[in-house]
Amino acid sequence: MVGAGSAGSVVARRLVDAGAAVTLLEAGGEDVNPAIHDPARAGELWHGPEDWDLYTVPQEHAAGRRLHLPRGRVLGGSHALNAMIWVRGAPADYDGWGLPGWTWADVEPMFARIEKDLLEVVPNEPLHPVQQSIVDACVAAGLPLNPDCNSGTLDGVSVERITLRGGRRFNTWHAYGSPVAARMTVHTGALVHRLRFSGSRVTGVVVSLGGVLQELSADLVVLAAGALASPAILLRSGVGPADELRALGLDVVADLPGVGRNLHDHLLSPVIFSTTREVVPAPGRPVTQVHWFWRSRDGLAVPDTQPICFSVPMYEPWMSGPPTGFSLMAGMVTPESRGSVKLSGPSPDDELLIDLAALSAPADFESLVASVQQCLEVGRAPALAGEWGARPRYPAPGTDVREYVRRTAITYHHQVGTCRMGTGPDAVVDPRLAVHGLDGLVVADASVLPRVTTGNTNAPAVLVGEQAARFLTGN
Ligand SMILES: Cc1cc2nc3c(=O)[nH]c(=O)nc-3n(C[C@H](O)[C@H](O)[C@H](O)COP(=O)(O)OP(=O)(O)OC[C@H]3O[C@@H](n4cnc5c(N)ncnc54)[C@H](O)[C@@H]3O)c2cc1C
Repeated sequence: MVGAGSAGSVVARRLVDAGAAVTLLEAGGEDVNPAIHDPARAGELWHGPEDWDLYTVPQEHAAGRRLHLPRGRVLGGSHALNAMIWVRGAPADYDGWGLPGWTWADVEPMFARIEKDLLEVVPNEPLHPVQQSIVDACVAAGLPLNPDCNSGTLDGVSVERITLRGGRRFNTWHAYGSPVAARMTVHTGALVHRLRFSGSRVTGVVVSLGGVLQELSADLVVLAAGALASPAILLRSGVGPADELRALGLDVVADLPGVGRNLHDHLLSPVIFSTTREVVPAPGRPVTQVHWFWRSRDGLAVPDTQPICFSVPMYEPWMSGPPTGFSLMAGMVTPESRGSVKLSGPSPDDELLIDLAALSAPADFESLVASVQQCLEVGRAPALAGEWGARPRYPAPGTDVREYVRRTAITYHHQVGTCRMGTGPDAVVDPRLAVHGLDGLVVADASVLPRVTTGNTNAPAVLVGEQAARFLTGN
């Protein structure tokens, strides 16, 4: 097992339960940082030792900026850094993939089981008073109140569902991996460089363990290193677009043109309000508790926007303002833009070239612009403008919103698609998650999603973990 993140922890647990001898290799360390466990402190983890701290290449359609992409480098992976929000997605997402075993009818009962089995998914309550006012403002602006966005209907404003237990973060490492850690071999500080092969059969990995390069053997390798690292490991191993690999001096083991392609992500743009009434922080509570889904135009199969609401001003480094306030982060969740993950060289030390192609598709841009405008409108509702004295600080009145969106779009942290599941020429894994053309290799993480779901991607990543385990164990 490569990677102890959202999906990897699940696969490892299920394989241990099935009696397999599992070695779990995690590049990061133990999850000892208190900020991981305190839901109010997740923001402190960015740029720290538990963050891979990746950046995109300059984004042409987002004012040429390099976007920070935090990713978890610790037991628990990105589920140790994330906001813990649990969104299954829309039935049309899964049905739209057109893959056997992955329709909504297939996955809906699996989600229901996951949420009650080892993991715990609970409403993000009690609401901070400003979050309750945001709900009221949304309703006043004409949005329906949706009691549960995981019911199959996303539209409307909802209290988030989160993975929390006893007031502490409860991620898949805590729920699945840690309880059986003594029954497997867990290596932290284990950076996997590449796969080993005998012909087209994968026989193990080359891994740096405590700084020493070693070769480990395995009957089966499961890559669960996430949407940015899993394709990178494949490419370094000679699995990917043949011309691209040869140009880097790598021997081609399997010509799979889809590896590292089809990268896509959701995007946010901050809409930040100052208030005349102080927004007093609630210690121990998440700073985001409410989100909403909305269709910015007619004819869409699913909502194209999902703003997420914070009880703090989410200033970018170049912004300034009072320390209290709130943010309605406008969000675009139906990206048409497609980018890529490429190597700049054959070593894990060589920088990854990550191109989200952010806002390159006009529809993505229009959705995010519409979402910013709607967030501004919600902020004008009496529940916020009246009760809290809310005034937009970013974008300030008179700002060209279209230009603002290009200048401020940031990741929603939902990268997927780089080891796309399917059967066509660009597919990397088949619908049972086995890599095309190779034996003994499975990819089980968010990279396999052929098209991102409508909403946050942790729940789909956990689903991928459970599906992989089911395919491998037959249970
Ligand atoms: C800041 C942030 C906030 C987010 N908020 C939410 C949210 O609230 N709700 C939601 O649904 N989604 C959220 N997401 C997204 C969600 O967390 C991810 O989609 C999900 O965790 C992906 O799971 P994964 O198993 O694919 O990868 P990960 O959980 O990232 O796991 C990959 C693991 O592999 C390890 N690894 C990588 N390379 C190597 C290597 N070479 N050798 C060994 N190990 C390696 C990593 O260290 C990591 O532990 C957020 C993400 C971030 C970063």
